[in-house]
Amino acid sequence: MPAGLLETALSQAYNAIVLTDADLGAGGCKILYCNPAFCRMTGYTAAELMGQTPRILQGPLTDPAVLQRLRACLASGQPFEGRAINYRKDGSSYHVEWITSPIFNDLGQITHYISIQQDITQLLQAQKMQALMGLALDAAPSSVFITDAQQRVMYANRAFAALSGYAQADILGKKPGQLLHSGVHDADFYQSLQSSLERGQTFKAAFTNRRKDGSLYHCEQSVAALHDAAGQTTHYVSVATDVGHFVAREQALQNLACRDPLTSLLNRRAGEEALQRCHAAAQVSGQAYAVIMADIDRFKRVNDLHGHAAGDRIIAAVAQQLSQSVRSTDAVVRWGGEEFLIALPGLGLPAALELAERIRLAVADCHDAEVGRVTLSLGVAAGPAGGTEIDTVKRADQALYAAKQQGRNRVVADCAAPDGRPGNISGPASPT
Ligand SMILES: Nc1nc2c(ncn2[C@@H]2O[C@H](COP(=O)(O)OP(=O)(O)OP(=O)(O)O)[C@@H](O)[C@H]2O)c(=O)[nH]1
Repeated sequence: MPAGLLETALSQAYNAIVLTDADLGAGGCKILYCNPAFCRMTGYTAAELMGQTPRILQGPLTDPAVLQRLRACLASGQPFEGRAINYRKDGSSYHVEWITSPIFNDLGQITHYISIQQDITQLLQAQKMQALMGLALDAAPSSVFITDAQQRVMYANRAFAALSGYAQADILGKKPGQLLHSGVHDADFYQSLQSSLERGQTFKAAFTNRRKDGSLYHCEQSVAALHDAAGQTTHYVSVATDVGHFVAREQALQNLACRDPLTSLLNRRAGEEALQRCHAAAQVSGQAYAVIMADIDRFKRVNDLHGHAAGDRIIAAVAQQLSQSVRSTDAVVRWGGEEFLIALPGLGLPAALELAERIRLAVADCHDAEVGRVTLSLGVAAGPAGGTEIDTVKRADQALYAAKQQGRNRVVADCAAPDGRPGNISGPASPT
């Protein structure tokens, strides 16, 4: 090794280095050498430190337990590694982390100690700030998660766990897009999310996400990309606010506007809209659709004999029977007092007649403890058949009228006869 290289290296080392003798007596070890980094850290000049003990750096906040462990280690010839608070020449404190190693002579006696030290004040402050940020994010009511550039979760706060049901451990390293995917949003939604992020803009939208338990939740969510100095995306941060209560209130209001309060079926106005949609879809697809009009037979007698409340109970029971008999895509409407309309997208006349007959039998099978049995008359018509949805309803209504005329408790089909007269194709049922 070139002469003087070791001293040059020590004097230029980034870490503070101090060499002492091995006098562990009351006076303490004396400083024999310290490098410029040590002087910068302590605020003393090398001349001021020579012959001093490192104890001059200790003060009121220096942990005595650490010093005791240091002395025990050094006395036993073991290296020491620890952290403590020391004081500069100007009295200001700093956090120091150091390793002190004993130096042995040929006889195995400790002659010196060399200590390599680092001021870790800023590091500890950064760690403290990081812990504070974590606490603050956990205390925030909004759900927050942060991903890396590959969209794998690196952090999620407590509100995220509460909202989504995924604890940090469940989601760390995973892609939230896959976990939270609800299937509610279409490709355009994700495309605009992607292009917003690529343009460096924050994407804000009402998201419907899926919880760990499979249920859906609604939130106002923003997703922003974070960039490094070179403009490369390093992370994504997502902040979401639970808006489930607003959505529930909106749905409740919508239900109030669309649903009949006694039966919870669609009311007349919402039913007319459903019918229009059904008719328009059939015109586009070229498929048929069918309409069933159903009316409770001799219902006035129920009211007269048992009172209005019993009549209401019968209407609600028939409504429930109708709802249970149809597909989720069908619309069951309380068309009038004891009159119901069912719109059946994609269903031709034969299938609608079969359904109407099943409904007739199911209602006739029901028994109310007070009123006993009631029956239904049903008229069935198929659309679009060139007309409007109002024409289809009219034809179903005429078929219903025919069912009443023919003795009630029966299904009559509108055969769309060229002369416009409805035809009866259902088997005769026992009249009421
Ligand atoms: N309890 C109750 N009765 C209702 C309601 N809406 C209409 N009604 C009654 O339903 C009865 C319908 O009677 P009508 O139209 O004469 O017909 P019906 O007695 O059922 O005889 P058909 O239809 O010819 O078999 C009337 O007495 C109405 O007051 C309601 O919401 N609750």
